[in-house]
Amino acid sequence: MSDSNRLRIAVQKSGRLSDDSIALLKAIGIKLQIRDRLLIAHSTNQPIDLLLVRDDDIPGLVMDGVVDLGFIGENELEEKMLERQAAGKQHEYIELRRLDYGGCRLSIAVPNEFNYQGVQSLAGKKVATTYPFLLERFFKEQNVEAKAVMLTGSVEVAPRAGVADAICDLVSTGATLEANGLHEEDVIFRSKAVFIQRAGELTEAKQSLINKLLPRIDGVIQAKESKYIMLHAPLAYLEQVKSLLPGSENPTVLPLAGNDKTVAIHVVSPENLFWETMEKLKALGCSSILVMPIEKMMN
Ligand SMILES: Nc1ncnc2c1ncn2[C@@H]1O[C@H](COP(=O)(O)OP(=O)(O)OP(=O)(O)O)[C@@H](O)[C@H]1O
Ligand SMILES: O=P(O)(O)OC[C@H]1O[C@H](OP(=O)(O)OP(=O)(O)O)[C@H](O)[C@@H]1O
Ligand SMILES: [Mg+2]
Repeated sequence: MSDSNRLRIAVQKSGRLSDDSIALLKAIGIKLQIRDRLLIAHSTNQPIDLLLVRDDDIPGLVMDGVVDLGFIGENELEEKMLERQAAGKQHEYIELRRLDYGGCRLSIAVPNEFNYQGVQSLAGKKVATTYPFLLERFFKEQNVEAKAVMLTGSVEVAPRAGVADAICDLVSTGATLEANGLHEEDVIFRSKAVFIQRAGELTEAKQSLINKLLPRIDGVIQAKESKYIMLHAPLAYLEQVKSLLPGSENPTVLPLAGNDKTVAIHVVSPENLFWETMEKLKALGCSSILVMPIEKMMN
């Protein structure tokens, strides 16, 4: 039974965003029991229910207020926003956080034999896509008279099937394009996953739960980007060593028992330590250089 006091979050059931979204919810302390074929999952330690759906449905569920929150790719969100705006439907939402996964770009790609000389080469051509509104907006901005042909899947086979001259699809590594004899020409939209909230007021209890979860999300993202670095450094080179360590204005410097020429340095670095830097530290006489992942942080 659905309970209106429980926060409802829409998550992609199975696909590119599912694992990272669920891992993020777990990392911020929400215990979940997800069973395979079920559309809904209840948290066992928070008043939260997950709705596991196709990603296409998530923007609409948030914009219609059926769920309070959702994890969605910006490409899908912006497309649905434009579609609903054109249809005069509700299309408002609040973006809470841009996340660090689901990175991809929506690009125009053409068959390798296509003589592409810029977007104008598409004039009078058909372009297959799952994102007709984003593509039409791009055509309009670029002043190109081309036709977007809507396909819900297998867009990359459209040119070979004679359905279209070019495509506009999501690209990450480019392997799918390459496997289909296509190559990327113009990026029309860059996307990442976002965490969104429905427009309008929520009950105080729901809003205060969201306000408690957001700093935890920030903490998880920040922790993922940071490293805890420990090393032994010769006291004589302390300043040079510090200048090599990213974000180490105020590192913790500790004496080593029975050794007055060497100190231990501990620092939380906002970025990874590259092998090149580690080699430079070693050349300065540093030893026992450890780079460790951080699970959570709160500043
Ligand atoms: N190759 C990729 N790398 C990273 N992120 C991607 C990639 N492809 C897609 N995404 C992001 O993940 C979202 C979901 O992609 P996916 O391929 O799982 O969708 P789908 O096939 O439409 O799934 P569904 O069955 O839920 O409709 C995309 O809208 C995009 O934001
Ligand atoms: O540039 P690449 O790294 O090859 O990634 C791009 C592909 O990834 C996505 O599909 P996905 O693999 O998620 O499968 P889908 O066709 O079921 O959506 C997207 O729709 C592209 O087809
Ligand atoms: Mg989909």
